[in-house]
Amino acid sequence: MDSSDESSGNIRVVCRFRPLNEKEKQIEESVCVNFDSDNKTVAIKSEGEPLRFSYDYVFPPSTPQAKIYHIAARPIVDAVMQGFNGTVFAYGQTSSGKTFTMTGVLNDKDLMGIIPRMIGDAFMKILNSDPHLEFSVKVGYCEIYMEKIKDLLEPTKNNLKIHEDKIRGVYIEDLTERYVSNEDEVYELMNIGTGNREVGYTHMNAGSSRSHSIFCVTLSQTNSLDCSTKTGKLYLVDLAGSEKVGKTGAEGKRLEEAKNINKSLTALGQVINALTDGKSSHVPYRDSKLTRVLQDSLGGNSKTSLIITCSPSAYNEAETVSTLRFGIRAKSIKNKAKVNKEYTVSELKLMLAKAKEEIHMKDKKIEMLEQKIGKPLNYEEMETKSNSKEDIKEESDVEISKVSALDDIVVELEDTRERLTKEVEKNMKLNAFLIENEKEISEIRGNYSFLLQRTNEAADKNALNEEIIREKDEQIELLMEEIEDLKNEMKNVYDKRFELEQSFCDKDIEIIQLKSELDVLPINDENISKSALKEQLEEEMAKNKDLLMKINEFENLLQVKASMESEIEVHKEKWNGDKQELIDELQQKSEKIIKLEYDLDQSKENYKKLESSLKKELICLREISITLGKQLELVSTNNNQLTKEKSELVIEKNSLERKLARTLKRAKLAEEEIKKYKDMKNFVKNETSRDKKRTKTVIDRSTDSKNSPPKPALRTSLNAPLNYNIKKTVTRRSYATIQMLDAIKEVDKKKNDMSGELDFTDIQPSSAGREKCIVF
Ligand SMILES: Nc1ncnc2c1ncn2[C@@H]1O[C@H](COP(=O)(O)OP(=O)(O)OP(=O)(O)O)[C@@H](O)[C@H]1O
Repeated sequence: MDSSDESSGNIRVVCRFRPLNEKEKQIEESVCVNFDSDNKTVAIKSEGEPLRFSYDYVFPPSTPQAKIYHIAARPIVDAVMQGFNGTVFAYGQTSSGKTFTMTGVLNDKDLMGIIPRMIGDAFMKILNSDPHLEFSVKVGYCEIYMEKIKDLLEPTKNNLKIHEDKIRGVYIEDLTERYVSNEDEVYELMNIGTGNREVGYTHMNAGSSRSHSIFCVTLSQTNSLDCSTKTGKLYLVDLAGSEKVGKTGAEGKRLEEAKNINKSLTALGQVINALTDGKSSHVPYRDSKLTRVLQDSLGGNSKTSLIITCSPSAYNEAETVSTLRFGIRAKSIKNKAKVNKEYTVSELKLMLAKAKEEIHMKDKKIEMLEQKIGKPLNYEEMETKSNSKEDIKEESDVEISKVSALDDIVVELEDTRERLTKEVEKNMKLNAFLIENEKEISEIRGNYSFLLQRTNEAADKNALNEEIIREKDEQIELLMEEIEDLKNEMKNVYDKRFELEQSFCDKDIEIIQLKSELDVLPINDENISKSALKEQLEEEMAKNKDLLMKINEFENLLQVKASMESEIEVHKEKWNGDKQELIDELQQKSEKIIKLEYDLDQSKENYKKLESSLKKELICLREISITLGKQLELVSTNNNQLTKEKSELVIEKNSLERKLARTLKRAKLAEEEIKKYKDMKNFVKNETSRDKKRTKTVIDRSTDSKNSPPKPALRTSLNAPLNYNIKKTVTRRSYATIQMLDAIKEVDKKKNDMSGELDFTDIQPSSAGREKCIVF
């Protein structure tokens, strides 16, 4: 592969601050950040030393959209045009400006965000590219909402699955992808998708994204000259914002969404931790849909830019610091991107030839190594050879015993290897168990932080409830006081009414008395006193009328007070009911807290147990790995020894084979000699019998001369007594034959006695015999 087809490097991280919004201006206008002139560092004002964070670029609030695009996203478009995968994603607190940065205002030259600018740039590059390059562009748009992937171009598909294969990497199965030929078509699809997104009102952002959105652009190019193709995939991700529910005022559905958002962002943080802490062997990509989709973008085959968005307001300082820390961690993620290329026939042929050459080289190397180690011994051959001669058999036996000893070692080594394999398997199982445990631990950690968050939330709510109860109590107290006042007032009114009634009665009696007095008065004074009395009576009656009115007034007042009292009673009852409800809720909450605390303790205990068992297993694993290492060393030493012995044996075997060949040659020669001697023996036998016949004739003839003295007997090697008379008839040839027969006998004897190494070169007709041969 061409070196320009591969590129490894860190994720590019830039940081953008938006201007203060209206709410922040109202709450606290102060800004908590300072920007360094190097455009790379931002400092958060704090009481002590300011906290400083450095990135590839830091954009202050006044930065226009175009600059953000040029620095953060344009290089990614270039890479995608070359066939690399690319990702740009925005991360930050809710309302920090992620959607503004990623999408902005479509069709507005100044305010449009990264996605429309990237699309515009890509089409511009396509138009200006070489004429032999043919491009196709398709787009897909989806969101991850409540852990489900919804197709934003076909929203009925709302639970898409994620798959992975060698060619496509990680991808969303069945995601609608539409071919597009210009920016306007893309904007249209963006508008359709954005219309199908989950967006809602929160106290922090009227148009808050409640899901993570992913805009996918696939850009394929075919070279019409050599038919090669390249495909670059671009992921443009607008993450949902992390939020403090206390600040956003999330309740009900919004609260559920916030929990899901925070959970998946925690999973994202854990993936980044695992990628950057340098000690995690497992990256928990599968813990959430978001991290699974972004698997290639984080630590994989992609060129990635991360834009962290922040608020400069002191009111959001804690969230800003948390976002800045996230960016710092993400900065050390290393990706390894490669061009997604399909090879031409000639390129494939070249690669095939190279591969073949490599295989050939490897075969040669294997052959050489085999020769070095030695090929397996051919026992059958050895046996047939050893059958012929016992001594060779003995040698073979020795060799076979050596081989069987080696075989034993081999068996032993095989056993050790098997054992080691089992150990390795066990090790792997333990590793898998460890990974599983780590997962469980991270889950427990997640649960733990979730429980903590829940506890804090419950505590906050409790404090709020207590405050409400206190307020209600105060109100009830006030009302009680009011009731008491009213009661006193009522008592006064009753007293007064009683007094009035009393005086009314008195007056009535007075009137009756006056009337009776009037009736009994003398006639002459009648006119004066009657009129005076009438006046008095009228006066009294008027007074009574006043009193009656007052009594009515009091009665009305009493009625009003009574209704007020009953109203107060109703309120009191209602408040008491509310109070009881609050107390019940409080009771439930505290029970829940106790349960949560209990669960938390259980989780902590489980975690501790797991940690200690893991530690033990780790120690055990370390010991096993040390033992394995030692055993491996032993095995390799044994193997070396075996190889050495094997090669020695091969050398020995070769020399033995040579010796055997030599010996067989000699044996053949000896057999030929023996045959020759046997022939000679027969010949000598025939000669001897002929000699005997001739001797008999001579003796027969000599017995005729009875006067001649007896001759001493001559003993031949055949033990035939020969007369001196026949001395002259024994020829030189026949004597040599006798010598030869002696030699044959000796050979026969030697053959029978033979136990050591047989060397037939020793068996020759005795030269001594020849020397002793009497010449007549
Ligand atoms: N750099 C900026 N300049 C001017 N206005 C901005 C900037 N960034 C954000 N805004 C405004 O702030 C508001 C919130 O921004 P936006 O919706 O992009 O936030 P967000 O991070 O996507 O929030 P959420 O996570 O809740 O979806 C919007 O009205 C947006 O126009």
